[in-house]
Amino acid sequence: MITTKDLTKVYRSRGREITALDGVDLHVREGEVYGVLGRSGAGKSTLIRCVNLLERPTAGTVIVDGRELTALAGRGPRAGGELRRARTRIGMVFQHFNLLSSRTVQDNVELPLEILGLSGRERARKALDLLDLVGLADKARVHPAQLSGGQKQRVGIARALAGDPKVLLSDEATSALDPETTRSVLQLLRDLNRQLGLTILLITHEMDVVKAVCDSAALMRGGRITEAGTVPELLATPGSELARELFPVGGQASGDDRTVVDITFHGETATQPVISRLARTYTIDIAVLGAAMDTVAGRQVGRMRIELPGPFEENVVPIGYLREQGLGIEVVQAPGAPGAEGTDGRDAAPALTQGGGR
Ligand SMILES: Nc1ncnc2c1ncn2[C@@H]1O[C@H](COP(=O)(O)OP(=O)(O)OP(=O)(O)O)[C@@H](O)[C@H]1O
Repeated sequence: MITTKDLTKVYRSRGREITALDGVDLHVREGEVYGVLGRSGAGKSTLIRCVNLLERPTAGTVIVDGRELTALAGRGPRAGGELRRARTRIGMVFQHFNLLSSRTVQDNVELPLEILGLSGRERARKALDLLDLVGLADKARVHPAQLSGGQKQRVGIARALAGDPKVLLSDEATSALDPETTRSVLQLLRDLNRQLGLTILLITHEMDVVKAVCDSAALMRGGRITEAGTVPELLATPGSELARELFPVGGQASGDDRTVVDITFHGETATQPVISRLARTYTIDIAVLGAAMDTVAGRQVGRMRIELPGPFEENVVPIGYLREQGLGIEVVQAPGAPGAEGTDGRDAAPALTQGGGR
């Protein structure tokens, strides 16, 4: 539904060049909720603004629902009109809602319908239907100042849906909201995704947002996508930074001569008594250093950090056994392993979640 190829954006300001996007290839499938994560300055906002061409990319292509928007943007005097029409199929929700304070809630939702040229009666009917959909049918006549943050964002979402978009772009839609309101707005986005088959591309700096609603996620750093995939794929990828952030397990080894392994259980493997079988089969003592169960993207997932006695070479076979069971295995401390320097993962990667708000 959304594809970018080699998308590049270079800002020029005061004689300096800043490469905000450095060859981004993004693939968002129809009907999925796709989260882009990254620290402040990674290029997330630039990416989302380039997807609907609010920002003109320096190079590369953007294709949304089969239309190459980057080609529309560059073709003569009529191109602007074509691009505007294509954009009506792309809704956008903003962190600070961007509602007009002088207009009522209903008039805010009607605004894009006026631009589309609908009659007064059609506009009113559509706006009231949309307000009903987001649970605000009784607030049509009030002004935004009389609404809570969560209600304002619901109006923002209703307005974004006015052009019957197939794609919704969300730029930190919940980062100005408290946790409870965040949950209800995320639930609304999830419901709209399911009911309307809406494809949602959202940017966020909060892992909890990804956990709650995303089918797929990508991590950005320095204008590039460094990891991407469905959430289950990421969780099953050894060394995935996103998986570690999504689902951290702690626990320190009890000595330098121990092998420490992180195991990810999902799907059927979550219910198998793997650890007791491992201990029995190889007659080894296994210490559990940390463990957690959680629901990620609607699926039950478990993670466990275990310690095996002895250096890596003594544990090659048990680790092979764990891999054969279809578990996600990441060796985080492996004394004696070839190239063992740097395999000590006890220093967890720094959190993504610092200073992401704007
Ligand atoms: N209009 C602009 N002019 C010049 N530089 C810009 C402009 N917009 C963004 N940048 C720069 O591009 C880089 C990426 O910024 P962007 O806002 O896309 O990051 P971000 O990941 O969304 O960060 P945040 O989470 O803080 O919003 C940063 O170095 C930023 O300073």
